[in-house]
Amino acid sequence: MASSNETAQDQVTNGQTVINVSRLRNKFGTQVVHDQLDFSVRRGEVMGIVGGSGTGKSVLLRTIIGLNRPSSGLIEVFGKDTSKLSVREARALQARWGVLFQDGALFSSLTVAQNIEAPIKEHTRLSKQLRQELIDVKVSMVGLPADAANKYPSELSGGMRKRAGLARALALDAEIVFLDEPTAGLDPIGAAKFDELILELQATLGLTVVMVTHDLDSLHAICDRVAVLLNKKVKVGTIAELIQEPDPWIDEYFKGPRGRAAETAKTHAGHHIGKAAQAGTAPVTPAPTQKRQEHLG
Ligand SMILES: Nc1ncnc2c1ncn2[C@@H]1O[C@H](COP(=O)(O)OP(=O)(O)OP(=O)(O)O)[C@@H](O)[C@H]1O
Repeated sequence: MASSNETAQDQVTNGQTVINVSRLRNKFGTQVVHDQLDFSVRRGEVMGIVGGSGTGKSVLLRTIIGLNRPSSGLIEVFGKDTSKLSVREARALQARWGVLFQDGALFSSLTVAQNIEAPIKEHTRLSKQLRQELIDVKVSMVGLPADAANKYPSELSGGMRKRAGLARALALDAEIVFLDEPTAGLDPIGAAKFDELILELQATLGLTVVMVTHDLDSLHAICDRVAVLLNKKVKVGTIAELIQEPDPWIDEYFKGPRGRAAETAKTHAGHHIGKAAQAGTAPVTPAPTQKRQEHLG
């Protein structure tokens, strides 16, 4: 029988699974946060992660990217068992993903350009001039004005800081981006614009996006599937599938007043994104997937 490693590798080759989490257990002292949790993410999808406070959303992200060592279980990214990597292999894998955490996303003592340059310097031997060119591309890609590059994080608005953090997360042409509450602290318009940016980048670059969020509008506007952390495990599906689940938390979350309002607003989000593309302000994108068209209304 093929090892689980080979199986995941085959799936990646087939364009299927880029992250595979099996039988994950996370325990802090006597507190069990995840118990025999299974979770997988497909290439090119936007996966939302939701759940009540303390259900382990951030711990799940941190475990996948190797910042938290699980008590037991298997984590495979791009078909590689992350617990069995040499230092060199781990660094090579890390260069294939980017992370935007809610806080601490940027070094406050560095300019935006220096923040973006940090991972490029760490992982490549590009010349100063090429690094500068890459920085310029990334700044423009996330919709920041060119002069933002020389500013310090404290000189930017919250929305601009998120964009700068995203530019740094994508500095190395990441294939997966992990976002921890990316729209937290943004006003509704700023949050919708950030969602739009994520969707544009996902479509243009073929990014896989894994996003912890409490923002129901974001879930409806950009997520292909949603993972709900419940009772130390996870339920994954489209929102339409999840609301069929006989679970009181899911019911309250998606069918409560805020959930219903977000569902109504999704038509607006689609209109907004469609307009950006029509006006030529969005990057050239491949045809959206069927699922995404459904999201766009
Ligand atoms: N390093 C750690 N040591 C001990 N306990 C931890 C550690 N990291 C997380 N926890 C605990 O694990 C649980 C899950 O934490 P986590 O931050 O993942 O929750 P969350 O679902 O992201 O919550 P929120 O929505 O409130 O941010 C919490 O009870 C937290 O206190």
